[in-house]
Amino acid sequence: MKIIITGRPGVGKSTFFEKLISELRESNLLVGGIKAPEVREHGVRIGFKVIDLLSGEEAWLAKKSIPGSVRIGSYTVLVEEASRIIETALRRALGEASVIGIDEVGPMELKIPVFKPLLLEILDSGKPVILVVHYRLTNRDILGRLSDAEKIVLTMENREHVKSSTKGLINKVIEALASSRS
Ligand SMILES: Nc1nc2c(ncn2[C@@H]2O[C@H](COP(=O)(O)OP(=O)(O)OP(=O)(O)O)[C@@H](O)[C@H]2O)c(=O)[nH]1
Repeated sequence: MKIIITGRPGVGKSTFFEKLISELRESNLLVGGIKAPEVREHGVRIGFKVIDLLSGEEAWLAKKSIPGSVRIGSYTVLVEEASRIIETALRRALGEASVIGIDEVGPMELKIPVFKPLLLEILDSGKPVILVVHYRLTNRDILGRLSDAEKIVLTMENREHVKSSTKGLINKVIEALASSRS
């Protein structure tokens, strides 16, 4: 059972991801993985953190206007610091979680060497997965494993409706878990 959420920048993917994760937890499911929220200072985005969904531990994923060789747009990706959290979080999720969430499968995360192999392992694990996927993702290894996924393309027009009808998605995850345990 794979659910992918995609759509244009700023359309509401992370907000929807957060809603699904909290509803899964309300159904007493253990959700592991990572999310990478933006960090703003005085209203201006200065970077992104990466957070372990199980432990809450966090690290900088990328920061604006700092020196560094690994860059995405105006952001420097802090590979060393982010790798530690990402590896720990995804390995723990593989070992302990019922459901694995990743927000997002995007260019910054893909600059982290450990990210892609762990993502592929997760996609092959058979565990229910909820992914926010960058709308320009072209990586064939990853896309090849998403052909059977339930794909939700958020738009400004449908996002309110999609977010109000999460019950069906939650039930599908619960059914997938039940059948994988029987
Ligand atoms: N009115 C309204 N605003 C929303 C909704 N979902 C998200 N927003 C707002 O839209 C802005 C962007 O939301 P995000 O969830 O960060 O959007 P995103 O697609 O993850 O953005 P990127 O990760 O930058 O691509 C935030 O200010 C949200 O509060 C919604 O359903 N309705």
